[in-house]
Amino acid sequence: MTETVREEAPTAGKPSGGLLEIRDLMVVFDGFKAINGVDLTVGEGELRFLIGPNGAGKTTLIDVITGLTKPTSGTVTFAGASLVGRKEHQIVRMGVGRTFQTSVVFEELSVLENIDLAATFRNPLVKLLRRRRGVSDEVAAALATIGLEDLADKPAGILSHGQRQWLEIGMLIAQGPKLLLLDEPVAGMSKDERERTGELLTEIARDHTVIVIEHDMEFLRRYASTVTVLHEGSVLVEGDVAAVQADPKVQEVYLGRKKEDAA
Ligand SMILES: Nc1ncnc2c1ncn2[C@@H]1O[C@H](COP(=O)(O)OP(=O)(O)OP(=O)(O)O)[C@@H](O)[C@H]1O
Repeated sequence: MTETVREEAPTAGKPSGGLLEIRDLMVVFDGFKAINGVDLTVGEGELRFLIGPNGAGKTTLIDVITGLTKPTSGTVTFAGASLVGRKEHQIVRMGVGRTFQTSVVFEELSVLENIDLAATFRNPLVKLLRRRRGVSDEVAAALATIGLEDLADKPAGILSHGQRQWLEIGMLIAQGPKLLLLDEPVAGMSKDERERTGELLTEIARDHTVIVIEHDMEFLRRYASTVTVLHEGSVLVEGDVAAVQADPKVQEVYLGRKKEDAA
């Protein structure tokens, strides 16, 4: 029942309510409030950036959305359904996909096989019944989106760092998510690779909702519209990138550490 993903292609930059709605979220680890009363609404079709200093709670927030960490209290609603208490694989099947800071590609498998395997994960039964020969539409589309067609048959182990990140994004797309959560997708990338990734994210956001954790201020300035700043487990500020950068609270807790970036 879950294959159709892109029924609607919302206009970029025109969110239509909350695809993801988080209310009064708390995550407490041994008395430490890693998330402390977060409210967050991300509308369908948004490309939302999540920033904040180390330990602000960004990864914990993504962990809660994807079912890896159980919240202490609060609600997480995706497309009208609660995610709290669901298992990770159920949340993937509901249409939420994420990348991790550490790579999850199989090095011996080809680029194409990695994408195919990822696509199979979301809808194993459908794939099994179809017993297709050749490449399914969603796998071909994912491969084209990430621009690695020329390397389709090469083992993933030979990919550069940037290409590997794109492959992981392709693997996510092939699972047909509505919401993609990307954890520092341009970390360690060259300038050209960052640019290519920015274009890729912009393209993906045309028919997906995307939340990106990112530290790179230049990247944010170029590709972000709405930015949410987390600090000590709470939302400090939210707004467009220019307003967020100009906010004294943000400069103090976040940009203040990187004056050269904030200029
Ligand atoms: N499983 C855990 N047990 C105890 N404390 C944790 C756990 N996971 C995270 N924390 C703590 O919660 C806080 C938030 O961590 P989190 O990784 O979410 O921050 P972050 O904003 O993603 O930081 P970074 O930019 O460094 O990745 C940190 O102080 C971290 O040490």
